[in-house]
Formats: sequence, C-alpha cells, structure tokens
Amino acid sequence: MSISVLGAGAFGTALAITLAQNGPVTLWARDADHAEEMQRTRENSRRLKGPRLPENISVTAEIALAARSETALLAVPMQRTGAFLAEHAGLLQSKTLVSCSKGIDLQTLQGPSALIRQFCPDAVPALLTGPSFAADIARGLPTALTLATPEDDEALQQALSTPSLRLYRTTDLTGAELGGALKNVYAIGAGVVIGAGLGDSARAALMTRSFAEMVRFAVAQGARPETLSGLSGFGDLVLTCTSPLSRNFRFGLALGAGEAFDPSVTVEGVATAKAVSILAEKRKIDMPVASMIAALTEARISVPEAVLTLLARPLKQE
Ligand SMILES: NC(=O)C1=CN([C@@H]2O[C@H](COP(=O)(O)OP(=O)(O)OC[C@H]3O[C@@H](n4cnc5c(N)ncnc54)[C@H](OP(=O)(O)O)[C@@H]3O)[C@@H](O)[C@H]2O)C=CC1
Ligand SMILES: O=C(CO)COP(=O)(O)O
Repeated sequence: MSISVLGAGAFGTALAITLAQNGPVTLWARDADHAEEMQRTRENSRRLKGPRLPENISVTAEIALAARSETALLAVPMQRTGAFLAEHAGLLQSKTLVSCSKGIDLQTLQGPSALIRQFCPDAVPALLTGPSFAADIARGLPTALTLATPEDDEALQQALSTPSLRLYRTTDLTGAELGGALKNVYAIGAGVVIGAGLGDSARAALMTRSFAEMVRFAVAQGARPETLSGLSGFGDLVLTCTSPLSRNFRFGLALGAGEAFDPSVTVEGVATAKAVSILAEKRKIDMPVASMIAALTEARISVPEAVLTLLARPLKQE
C-alpha cells in the first residue's frame, strides 16, 4: 500500500518517519523552499527539530506527486482542513484519506470525517488519533493510537502500524474524532487550573468532570461510550491535561498565569471550544466546563469568575 503524508508539520513529519520503517513515504509540504530544505538536509528544522528523515522519505511541494499514493494521511491543522480538501478534492477522490487532525471546524461545525465526506465523497474517510506527541513518535518511543474506519479495516491497521506504533481498530468514527477534539479543550482548562495556582486536586476534578462531559457530548452525536474510554478519549485526555509537552496545556498555563502565548503555535482547542459551545447550546447538551473554557479563551470571563461560576452550580449526584 503506497502512503503519503499531506502536511509537514510536527505530526505529519513524525508519522512519515515512523511509517518509513514499513516502506517508502511521500511527505508533502505546502512551501516549496521548506520541502527542498527538508529533502536536502533530511531534517524538518522548522517544525520538528532533531529527528532525521530516513532516506526513503521523499519530500515534495508537488501535491499531484503526493496524491499518487493509495492512502493519504492528512496532517494539516483542523481549521485549514476544509479549505485544503476543497482545493485538492480532484486529486484526492477515491483514496483512503486518514485524518490525523484533532478538532471541530468552526465554519461548518463538523469534524474531519464529515469534511472528507463533504469534499471528497468518493474517498474512504479514516481517522488516526489518540495519545502521542510528535517528538515521541519520531524518536521511536512506544505509542498506541486508535485507527477508526467505516468498515473494520485490518489491512490499513497493518499498513500504518510500525514496531513502535501500535494501532487499535474501531468503526466508531464519531467517538474517535470527538474524543480527540474535546481533549484539547479540556487540556486548556487543565493548564489554566495549574497556571492560576489552583492545585492538582482541582485539575483532577476538572479532568473527571471533563471526561463526563466528553462522553455526554459524543454519545449524543451517536458515539459509543466505550470509544471515549479508550485511547482516543480518556487516553488522550490524560496525556494532554498532564504534560507540559502539550501546546493546548501550555496555552492554558499562560492564560491562567495571565501571560502572553506565541500566536504562531498551533492550539487546536481554542476554535474547538467555541465550536463545541455553539453545538452544545444548539443541541441542549449540558457542557459547563467546555463553555467556560470557550468564555475564558474569548476573554468574556476572568479566571476567578470562571471558578466561582463552576463552584456555584447546583449540587447534584455524580
Ligand atoms: N504535534 C503533535 O504532537 C500532534 C498533533 N496532532 C494533530 O495534528 C494536526 C497538525 O498538527 P501539527 O503537525 O502538530 O502542527 P504544526 O503547527 O507543527 O504544523 C502545521 C502544519 O500545517 C501546515 N499548514 C498550515 N496551514 C496550511 C494550509 N492552509 N494548507 C496546507 N498546510 C497547512 C503548516 O505548514 P507551514 O509549515 O508551511 O506553516 C505545517 O506544516 C493538528 O490537528 C494536531 O492536533 C495530533 C497528534 C499529535
Ligand atoms: O494531540 C496531542 C497529543 O496526543 C498533541 O497535543 P497538543 O496539540 O496539545 O500539543
């Protein structure tokens, strides 16, 4: 099975590096200078400094070249995915398109699988999601992810697993993508708690209530609850809410401490918090934590006000 990775950010590059253990990989970057530099230096110094690109990764800025493969992994940020698919739909039809992005598109309020179905109706949508930092995958550290496909696809699982990257299959695309989208929102919240000095007990409470919300929201959209208890839900929530390697967590840390954060860093949870709070209101799903995080990121509320509001909610059964 020939494989390309579309998007040469930290994650796309890391996936290309690990998949190169199985055979040749084409890595597409949107910027021709960036592609040429990576092809020559065998490093992605802009997005993933350090790890070496094996010789069987060929880097290109020619999308038509990258689109020759049967399977393409999409690793562009969520809020750019719709425009990317619209622009290149002609080349991507009839492929298996594996989205590696985590979030909900703010314009359409859809996740990556619905965007793939909208723009490339003849493609097979799939998702690769779960707890894994690009740097860990690129270094060959042990990682486990969820592969979600509409038909239980063992061949794809085999093709995308490597000696250090272990994939588990599911057919629950809704659950897999909503777990990955929502955990970024809650990681911002966990960062705020720690950045504001509210303590580890408060973070544990936030994570637990966030998990309850995540399950409630995803099940209301047709997800299976057990998917949310797996790698793409609980697993990624734990990783991202507790590690300073997470950009969403670090963004929250800065927000909680009242410090500035580099706007060029990809922080998927900000747009997704807004999308989730809009969807929750429309569909009447109780999502107090996500809605509070949306209000915080939009500076509609201060951290002390957010804490007071959450603590003042009526007492109820767990
Ligand atoms: N980093 C990680 O550890 C993980 C990331 N993910 C997910 O992967 C997705 C990508 O994240 P990540 O790789 O870390 O992000 P980065 O910020 O490292 O890179 C983003 C990449 O997307 C490219 N890009 C931006 N806009 C466009 C566009 N309009 N068209 C085409 N390409 C574009 C950028 O190009 P350029 O370099 O030219 O700006 C860059 O290569 C996110 O949804 C993230 O949640 C999932 C798991 C782990
Ligand atoms: O998705 C990730 C880990 O699974 C990466 O998280 P951040 O985007 O917060 O860095």
